[in-house]
Amino acid sequence: RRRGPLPPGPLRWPLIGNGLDLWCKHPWKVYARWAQEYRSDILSLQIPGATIIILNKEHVVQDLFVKRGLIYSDRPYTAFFEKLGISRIFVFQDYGERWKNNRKAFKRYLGTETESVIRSNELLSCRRLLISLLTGNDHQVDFRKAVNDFFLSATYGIPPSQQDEHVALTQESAVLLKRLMIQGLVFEFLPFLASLPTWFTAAGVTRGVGVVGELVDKMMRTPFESAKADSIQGARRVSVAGRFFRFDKELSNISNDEEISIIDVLGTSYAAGTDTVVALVNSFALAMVLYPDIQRKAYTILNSTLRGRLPALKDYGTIPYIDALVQEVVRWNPIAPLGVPHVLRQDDVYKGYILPKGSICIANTWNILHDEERYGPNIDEFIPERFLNADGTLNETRAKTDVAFGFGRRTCPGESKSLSLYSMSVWLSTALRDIAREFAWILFASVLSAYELFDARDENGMPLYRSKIEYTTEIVSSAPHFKCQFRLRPGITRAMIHEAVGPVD
Ligand code: HEM
Repeated sequence: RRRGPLPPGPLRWPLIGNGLDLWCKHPWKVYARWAQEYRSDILSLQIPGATIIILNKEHVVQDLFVKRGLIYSDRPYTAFFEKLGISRIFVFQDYGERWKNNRKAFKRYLGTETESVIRSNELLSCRRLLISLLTGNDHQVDFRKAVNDFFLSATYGIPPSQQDEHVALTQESAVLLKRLMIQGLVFEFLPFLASLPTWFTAAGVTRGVGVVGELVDKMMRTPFESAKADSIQGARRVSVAGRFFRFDKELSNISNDEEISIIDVLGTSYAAGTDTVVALVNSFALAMVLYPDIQRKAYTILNSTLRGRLPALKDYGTIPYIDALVQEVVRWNPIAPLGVPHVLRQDDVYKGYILPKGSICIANTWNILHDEERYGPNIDEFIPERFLNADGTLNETRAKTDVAFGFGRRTCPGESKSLSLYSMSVWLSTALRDIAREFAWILFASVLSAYELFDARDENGMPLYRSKIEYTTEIVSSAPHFKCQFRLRPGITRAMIHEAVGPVD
């Protein structure tokens, strides 16, 4: 029995409540419209067994996810994920001891100690991407390969020639996981199904449960075992896992629990990092072909600094236009437009509304990143200049895009500080680093300084039009599939690109 109203929201139907409202295209846009219709920055939906709370403005998200983070940091469907055997990926764990230990371990394994390892691999995989773009006929395939290359070589020291097996495993797990996520809703809200014997669930849901657990285990364990075997054989490949073994010198010193912890943490980083970064770089390529004037300007500015050479790590954060470009790619079509849901641990009261325990709370990140008060006019257009002053320096008063990486205690650990702060202290970083943004910076600068992207076509071979572009409606929202031509820039030769994979700083 509630002692107050829920936040406003659309009309609820008997039995199914707002069940039908959940199945819509680009729900982040629908929620933004409702916020205006109901004149409220906080909305609610009800479905059988759950209340969904939507937070449409940053101040509301700060009040709840940040200031009251202690009670707003659980995750939904954790029982189901446990059953699937994938709760080892700590994105899916409730806020508690196990999660805290994993976050700490993440910081330890991917912190300052391994910074130089991660950095050198960032540059190498970007340079290898430039080679694949010379001959490839689908840049999206090459981009995915480059991101996998970065994660597999930086994390486990697996060379490109041995990566295919691991990439196939990851993709297989991702497809199955996506399918089971939807079925997870059924398990969560009709829990009796979870205790039915396997043969009863004719759709094979529970069979899928066993399979995905095994697949995820294989996906996380196989590359780790390969790094371990390398270390035993004395191979000196530079990687996060490799350093871990070298620190501990004798492999027998590593306890079983410790080994499981590092497998899970590195596996989580690989699982959570690849799809998000692939989506980001695809969004970059799309922006470049839809906005050729911006591509031209970015190249001119890059070229005036680099003077015909390819970018190196020392350039990171020294060319404000590229900093602004990264910010705008993150903002324009955020790849996690509704973030990752948080769950409320106990009943709460906010602005006179009752928010019930167990509510699934969603931050409408897309709406926050499309707020003209924060980012200026023409908010749906791709305009890096919104992050710059008239003299081309970074506009420090402009809102940052950190909200794209989540909030409070669950914020994305791959991202830790704003780019402007980073550029002030490039080589003096603290515990966690900004993996996603730095990799994006190097990749965007490398691709733009070596290639012109032009003649973009959709899947039917028709020219792309800005007004027709639609991102996918998924937890990681991606640009549509398209193809375009890549032409070498004046002064950049094939030989130069091949040579560049050798000396990387
Ligand atoms: C463009 C790139 C990325 C974006 C936009 C992004 C965004 C996000 C968001 C929105 C969350 C949820 C935060 C919340 O619950 O409030 C998250 C969580 C997470 N991200 Fe990222 N991410 C990116 C790249 C990465 C990378 C490169 C890694 C790994 C190296 C990573 C690892 C994680 C992990 C482990 C979590 C779970 C944190 C937790 O539940 O405690 N992400 N990310």
